[in-house]
Amino acid sequence: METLLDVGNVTRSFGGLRALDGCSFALRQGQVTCLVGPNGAGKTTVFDCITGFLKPDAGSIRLSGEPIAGLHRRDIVRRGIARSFQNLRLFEEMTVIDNVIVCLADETGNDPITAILRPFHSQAVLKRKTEQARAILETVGLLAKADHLVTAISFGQQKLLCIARVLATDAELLLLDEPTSGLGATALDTMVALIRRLSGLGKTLLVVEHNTRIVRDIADQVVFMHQGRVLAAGDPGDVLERRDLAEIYFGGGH
Ligand SMILES: Nc1ncnc2c1ncn2[C@@H]1O[C@H](COP(=O)(O)OP(=O)(O)OP(=O)(O)O)[C@@H](O)[C@H]1O
Repeated sequence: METLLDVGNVTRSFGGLRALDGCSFALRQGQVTCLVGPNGAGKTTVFDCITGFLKPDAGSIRLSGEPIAGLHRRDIVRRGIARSFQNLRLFEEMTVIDNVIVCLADETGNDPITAILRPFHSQAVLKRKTEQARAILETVGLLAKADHLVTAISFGQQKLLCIARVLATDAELLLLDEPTSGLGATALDTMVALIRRLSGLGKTLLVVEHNTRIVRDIADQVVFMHQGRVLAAGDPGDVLERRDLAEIYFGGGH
């Protein structure tokens, strides 16, 4: 399988602290990779560097061979990488479907001036976007909640909505930061099934996940990080069986 994303020797410091210290791993197209490691290992910093929220001090990040490190986050989304956040970052005062519509890839001619000069065109664009958003909500199982306010749906449903927003960008590579954290048993099963379904649809996923049972359930590959470095990457069974890594992981606060 082809490499979609290649992170090579990335270093990123905050003052004297090396959050990433020569971090390297690769993601294969269509696979689910779980990024695991104790608190402070550097997982969120990896997400920030891949998605343009932070610029690496050194090293390379390549998407299908093209360097992307240091590009503006908007350009990175356009190239096909989208992320969800630990703190959900939803527009709470808006409806579920509007939260998806605002994330759909923008079409030219949908600005306010065009809306005045070409109202029928703008109406057609909105209709198309509504249809696209409904299809995405159906994929994540939230279509019945389309017209509810975000504050009126459950926490589990809000987490599914975050995935819907990531899908709305039409990205090929999805970075999900703890998509299952805080979920009850039913919502958790729904999320796991959704992640599997997205992988089945050909998406490539990088998922920060703390629950090793879920990691075994969803991962094709596990990347284990500690102190800004990748200590192991490979088959989930092999990586999760390693006692030295388990000691680091569970000794590290989990
Ligand atoms: N903006 C920042 N300023 C200073 N230090 C930071 C900043 N962001 C992260 N760090 C530090 O960098 C290290 C890596 O943090 P990071 O959040 O990437 O780890 P993590 O693996 O995502 O941890 P967690 O599982 O707790 O979310 C930590 O020591 C953290 O305190």
